Amino acid sequence: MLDVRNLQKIYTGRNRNVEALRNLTFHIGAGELVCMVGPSGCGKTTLLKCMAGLLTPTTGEVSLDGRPVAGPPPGMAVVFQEYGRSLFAWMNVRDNVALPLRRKKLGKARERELVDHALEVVGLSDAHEAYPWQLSGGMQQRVAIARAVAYEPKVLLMDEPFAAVDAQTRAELEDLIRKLWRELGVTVLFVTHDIDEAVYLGQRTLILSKSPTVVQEDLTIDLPDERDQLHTRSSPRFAELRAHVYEQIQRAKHHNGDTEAPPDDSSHGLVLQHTES
Ligand SMILES: Nc1ncnc2c1ncn2[C@@H]1O[C@H](COP(=O)(O)OP(=O)(O)OP(=O)(O)O)[C@@H](O)[C@H]1O
Repeated sequence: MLDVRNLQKIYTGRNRNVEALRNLTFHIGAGELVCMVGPSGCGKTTLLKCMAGLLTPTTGEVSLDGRPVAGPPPGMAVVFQEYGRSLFAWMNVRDNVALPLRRKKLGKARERELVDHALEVVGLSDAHEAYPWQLSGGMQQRVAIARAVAYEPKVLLMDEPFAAVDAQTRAELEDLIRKLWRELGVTVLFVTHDIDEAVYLGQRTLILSKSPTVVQEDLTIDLPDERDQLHTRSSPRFAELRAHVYEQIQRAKHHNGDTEAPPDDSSHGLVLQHTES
């Protein structure tokens, strides 16, 4: 489905070059929900932009269903952290959600159907005539998610989409993403700073090293498929996985593509599964 092979990105400037990504290789299968965490500034946004065809890698390749990504591929949608900047203040909710569909030239009736469905699944049917500035932060992020859903993507890339919302809204939006993933069968790569979120949401967690960045660990999240905020987060396995990811991130702060990984003493007898790439 989605393959990242030996991806390197060097930003070249007049006075200095920044090697944001060193050598990233991983695979995401169709219908998977994969989370990605790493130290601040390790290149998560750079990676997502390369995957979305918004930035050209220096070397290496991203491919979707075997085809190299050389520009924004059809069938891929991206949700960014800054919902305030991705919604147009002068357009109501319905028009904001419908905007990317204009390119598809589907006809008015089909467009209306997709927008209505997307607003319904994110719980915003009643707010379709409101303007973004009349909505809370959590509602605005729901509009951004509805816009991605209406587009009917095969792949959804999410770049810290809940970083700016409060904890309660965040928990609701996490459950919304799991619901959409299960109902729509979409493939999701979800970038987050939040260790609990990285464990709660996905089937796998990719842990990145600091910059120049490599994949430090590809961890299988072996929590039951049925998850809820109360029981899953208070389960012993959740606590074990959370502690492991936390320790790996501490380790990642000292490890990058230039250094040998420091000894890994973080599993403390835990049984962990890793995904081969
Ligand atoms: N346009 C740019 N020009 C030069 N350097 C850049 C540019 N964009 C990002 N960088 C550098 O690349 C590195 C990775 O940045 P990036 O924003 O991808 O990291 P991130 O993991 O998403 O950060 P954060 O965790 O803070 O959101 C950083 O050192 C950053 O300064």
